[in-house]
Amino acid sequence: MNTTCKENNKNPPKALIKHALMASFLALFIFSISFSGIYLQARNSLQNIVSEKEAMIMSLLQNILDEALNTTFQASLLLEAHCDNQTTGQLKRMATLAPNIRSVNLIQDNYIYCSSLFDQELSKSDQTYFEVDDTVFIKTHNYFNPDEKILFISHRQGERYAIASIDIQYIKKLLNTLSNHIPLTITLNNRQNVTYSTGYSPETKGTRIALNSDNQQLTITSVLSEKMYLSYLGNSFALPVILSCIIALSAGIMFYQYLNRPLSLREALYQAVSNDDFIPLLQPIVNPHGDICGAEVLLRWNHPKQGFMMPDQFIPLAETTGLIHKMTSQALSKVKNHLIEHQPLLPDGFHLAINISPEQCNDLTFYEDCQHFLSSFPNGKIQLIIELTERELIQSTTRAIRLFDKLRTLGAQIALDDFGTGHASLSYINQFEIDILKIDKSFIRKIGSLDRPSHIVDNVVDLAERLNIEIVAEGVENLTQEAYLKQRHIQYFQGYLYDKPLAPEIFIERLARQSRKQPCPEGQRTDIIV
Ligand SMILES: Nc1nc2c(ncn2[C@@H]2O[C@H](COP(=O)(O)O[C@H]3[C@@H](O)[C@H](n4cnc5c(=O)[nH]c(N)nc54)O[C@@H]3COP(=O)(O)O)[C@@H](O)[C@H]2O)c(=O)[nH]1
Repeated sequence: MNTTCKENNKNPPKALIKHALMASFLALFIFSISFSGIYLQARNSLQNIVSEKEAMIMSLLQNILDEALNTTFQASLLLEAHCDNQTTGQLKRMATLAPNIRSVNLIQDNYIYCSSLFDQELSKSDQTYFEVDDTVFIKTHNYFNPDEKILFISHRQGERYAIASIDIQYIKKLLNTLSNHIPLTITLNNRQNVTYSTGYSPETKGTRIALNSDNQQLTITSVLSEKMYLSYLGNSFALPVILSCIIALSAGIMFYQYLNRPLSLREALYQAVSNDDFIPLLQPIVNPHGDICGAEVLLRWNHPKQGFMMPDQFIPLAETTGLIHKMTSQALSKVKNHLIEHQPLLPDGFHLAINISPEQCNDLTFYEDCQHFLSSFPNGKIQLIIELTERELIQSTTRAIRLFDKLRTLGAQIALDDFGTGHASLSYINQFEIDILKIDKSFIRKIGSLDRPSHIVDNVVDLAERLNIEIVAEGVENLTQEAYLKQRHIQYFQGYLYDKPLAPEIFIERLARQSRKQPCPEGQRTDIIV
């Protein structure tokens, strides 16, 4: 017991690790929920900002285009006139008055013949050759400025055109100023689909936000990538992210503290049952030759903080809370799993004794548990023994008698535990059909002593013989006791002389050793596990 407790204190108990994991999971869960909310909010916010910027740029561009269209319309009125000083003067005036226009030109047969940039009529040459593409289009014009792209707006009248040019540098500056690092593309929706973008390559993947002008001449597009969303989140939503981190962490810590709060024994017991924290130890029952022919199931509570706890510390509470039903059921199931795996090691008719409390005598689900247990083994492999303790008064109700009858039909036997310690020993024998008497260790301890040595043992043996009831002597601790009991032809022995209650794995090892017919070395007859 002590050894096991010490080991438990050395390592962080499993429960603490489990609680830490649960608390971390909660913190992570809260953080992911709140972070997702913040992230969605950041996405919406960035998308709104981009839409607003697009609308603003669209409106400014539309103004520039309207102004240029208006200018070309006015210039088209000069298309019939000669390109003389008066015409060029008017063209210059138009270009000067419209702030975004750089030049106004008149074109016939794809040649510029009159321009606000020159005073006289221009003759046809390579430099004056100009093909009009659409109403709005971009071109590199080798005559005016060979290195720069220029946005042109045209107005057609018959075979002639009036065109106005807008420096694209101006639009670029406008975009750079307004977009504020949000990459934007302006597309002219003519057949060439000329694209002008700022800051990113058009194939960037992400959310596409596009705005078309009313006359479908322009589209402004922005593609927002995941990286942009995250950097916007980092810049504009850092505080909410930090706060959600703090909240999640605090919730995790609080939950951890709640899980590790000092529990009342009752709360701890409820938790232990739901965590299945009970370990059924098996104490060997031997025959007069010292061979293991059975075992008694004795529960230990593997308490997360206090280590192994003995039955007297929790069985009474388990009885008053009713948890004893579930605990017995869990114990039977665990023992079944251990024994089933090592069936060949079990001698036929292996005695498996399980303690039940008085309240379980009215519980028919206990019958179902026993039925399930026995059905897992071949017929006759296990002799199930139900131990009724004499310490508490068992009511001989019809329900209890029905339960015992049903158990007996399964082949189970009824043993009277702690025989002689209570007040009802004889009346129990009278009321219930008892198959086995367990002589209490307090009487066995007296064997060989001077103080009323073994009279009670002798009387119990006589009584059992007369009633044809088998006897288990419990609490056999030394060879004097064993020799005396053997002399009295007692059938079964249980006590520290043979082994203490053992962890099921160790009990199986003992059985394996016995099946190899290797008797236990003298010094190893008992084990530290209780
Ligand atoms: N309803 C349930 N009651 C249960 C269950 N498991 C245990 N119990 C009850 O607790 C009582 C005490 O059990 P435990 O502390 O495990 O003590 C047992 C043995 O360890 C001890 N023993 C066995 N041999 C010796 C020995 O040589 N010397 C010595 N000093 N003690 C010894 O005796 C107890 C065995 O008890 P018994 O049942 O009377 O055979 C226990 O009595 C149960 O009533 C449970 O699952 N349900």
